[in-house]
Amino acid sequence: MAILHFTPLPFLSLKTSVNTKSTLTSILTNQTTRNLFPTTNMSASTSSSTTYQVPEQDGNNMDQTFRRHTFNTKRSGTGTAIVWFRNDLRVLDNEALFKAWLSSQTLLPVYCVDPRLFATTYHFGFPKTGALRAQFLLECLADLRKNLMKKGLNLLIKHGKPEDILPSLAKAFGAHTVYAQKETCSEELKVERLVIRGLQQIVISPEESTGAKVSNSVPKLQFIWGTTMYHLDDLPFDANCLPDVYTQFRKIVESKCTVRACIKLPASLEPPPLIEDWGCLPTLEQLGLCSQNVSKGMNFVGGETAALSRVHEYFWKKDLLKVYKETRNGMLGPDYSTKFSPWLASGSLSPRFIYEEVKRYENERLANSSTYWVLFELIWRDYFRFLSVKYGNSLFHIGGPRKVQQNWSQDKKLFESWRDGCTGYPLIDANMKELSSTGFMSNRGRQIVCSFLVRDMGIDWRMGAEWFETCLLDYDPCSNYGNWTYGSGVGNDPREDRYFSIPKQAQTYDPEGEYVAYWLPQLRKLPKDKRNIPGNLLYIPQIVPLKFGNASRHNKEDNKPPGARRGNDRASERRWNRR
Ligand SMILES: Cc1cc2nc3c(=O)[nH]c(=O)nc-3n(C[C@H](O)[C@H](O)[C@H](O)COP(=O)(O)OP(=O)(O)OC[C@H]3O[C@@H](n4cnc5c(N)ncnc54)[C@H](O)[C@@H]3O)c2cc1C
Ligand SMILES: Nc1ncnc2c1ncn2[C@@H]1O[C@H](COP(=O)(O)OP(=O)(O)OP(=O)(O)O)[C@@H](O)[C@H]1O
Repeated sequence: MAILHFTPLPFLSLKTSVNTKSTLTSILTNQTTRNLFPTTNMSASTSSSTTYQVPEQDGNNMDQTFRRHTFNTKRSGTGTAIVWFRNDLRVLDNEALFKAWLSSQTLLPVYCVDPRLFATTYHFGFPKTGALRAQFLLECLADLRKNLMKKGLNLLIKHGKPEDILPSLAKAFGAHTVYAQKETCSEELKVERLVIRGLQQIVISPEESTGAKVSNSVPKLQFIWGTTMYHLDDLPFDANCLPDVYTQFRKIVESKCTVRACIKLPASLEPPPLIEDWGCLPTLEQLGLCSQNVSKGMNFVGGETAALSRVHEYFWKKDLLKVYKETRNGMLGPDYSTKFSPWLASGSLSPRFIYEEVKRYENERLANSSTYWVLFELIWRDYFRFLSVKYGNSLFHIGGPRKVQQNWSQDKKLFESWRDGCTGYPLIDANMKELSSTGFMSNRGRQIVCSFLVRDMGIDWRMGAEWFETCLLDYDPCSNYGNWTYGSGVGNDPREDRYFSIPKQAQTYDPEGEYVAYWLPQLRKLPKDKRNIPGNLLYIPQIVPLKFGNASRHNKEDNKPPGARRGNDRASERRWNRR
């Protein structure tokens, strides 16, 4: 593995103590009742200083949603069970939590702050988790703790590796089982193996066991599938036989599978185990990161409460679901698409809950191609997760699942100009600045900057993927590396050849230059039709020529990736009409 040394961005290297979000203060002091929604400017105008909080309002009215997902059932278990929270930081529709509760008399919820998550990316040594995602994660954990407390429990926060922490907790509490959500990529699988090995070395005597054991026992690790909308076990084929073409996969699951109902929990999960110190959340500084203020663009609030609030806001309050398909290719502001992805990636939002809400909306308001399209996109998310089961580590390899032989450049100067948003192409620069300033970029933007990096610059796609891994709030190994392998032509579907012409994209998706002027305010003074093509005198010089020149009529872009050509998928449109 070659580690290249890159010039760090200021926000990754400087320790700042000012301008930190007010949410952070309470996290640092480990308060669980916090005002997650500080006053921000949420004007609908797109002046360059507008900050959008996502969701707009606090989630205090979410109790009703939780109540709808509550039912009372008898607990049949014995002794103590542990639930090891990973990327499933929620209470609603959490099967691992439910099964752990059901199988025990006392339930211990644990989160391990694993130092490996805050180390560096595999090849290029970027921060494995950037400050904004780390902050989002801390907010998710604080909110999870709060929601567990509402059910009579708490969340034990431990600092260290799960393979060290879980066996010793199992021993100390005489736990019979550790329940956890199953992951699919090799870094997580390695941790799973180490935890299993650690547990196998523990022996719990009948005296230590809090259950009715009469002989020595070894605690088990029980995995629960929980990341996707369609359950792995419900697929009508083995994951190793997953179709290589998305449409084939989608058609099969839509016709042969049903989405399981959300798991309901009783109102109380008491009693909690006797623990004096439930542990503190770390500060960003303790994680080796500098706090970063979001002063423009979208400021996402972490946690299940905020996630449910965003679903409520997007579907019910703003009634945006009915126009999703027409707006989803936008780039500016919070409302052109759902923005569910950061909560889905941390598991603070369940895709099955979204499915149920779409169905409720279709019953109570209307069903159209837009309401269907959100599910269509969630099936892409499922597909990338299942692909990671089929293709394993090849998803991360330079040649991708198809083992494509190609020469890639690792030119440091070119890469850094892309990373820092200094390429001389406003559309690229604006998107890259949005990413590093907020941890988010639209799907449209991601496709364009990916195409530019790999097709126009010829840079090793893994450099782009690892930079996304650092920055994205919604980073998910399967969706990220899956989309990058697709976008760079090494994905499993050989039919795709994607080139996004920047002039054409700008003309179609930012015709008035509002998006680029928002992120590059110096362009606002230019006439609208010049903002995306300012020329060398009015903007920084272009670092490379475009592969197919600057003509906006170039049409290669129409070799579209997940999310682009799909808007014209007539067959799918007919399909929802028939439902
Ligand atoms: C190069 C590249 C890297 C990406 N990396 C990630 C990533 O790390 N994590 C991530 O969640 N998404 C990733 N995506 C997919 C997509 O860009 C984001 O899911 C989407 O922009 C999130 O915004 P949204 O929630 O408003 O999406 P919406 O348009 O509202 O879609 C609803 C949901 O569908 C799912 N979805 C939509 N498009 C895709 C897609 N192409 N692939 C997988 N799921 C999709 C997401 O869960 C999303 O939240 C990547 C796309 C590209 C081109
Ligand atoms: N969750 C994850 N996030 C990011 N990258 C991951 C994740 N899980 C696995 N990877 C990547 O998978 C790759 C594994 O590397 P590699 O394939 O060289 O593994 P290996 O264990 O040495 O085995 P082999 O060469 O036999 O496949 C690395 O690039 C690693 O970063």
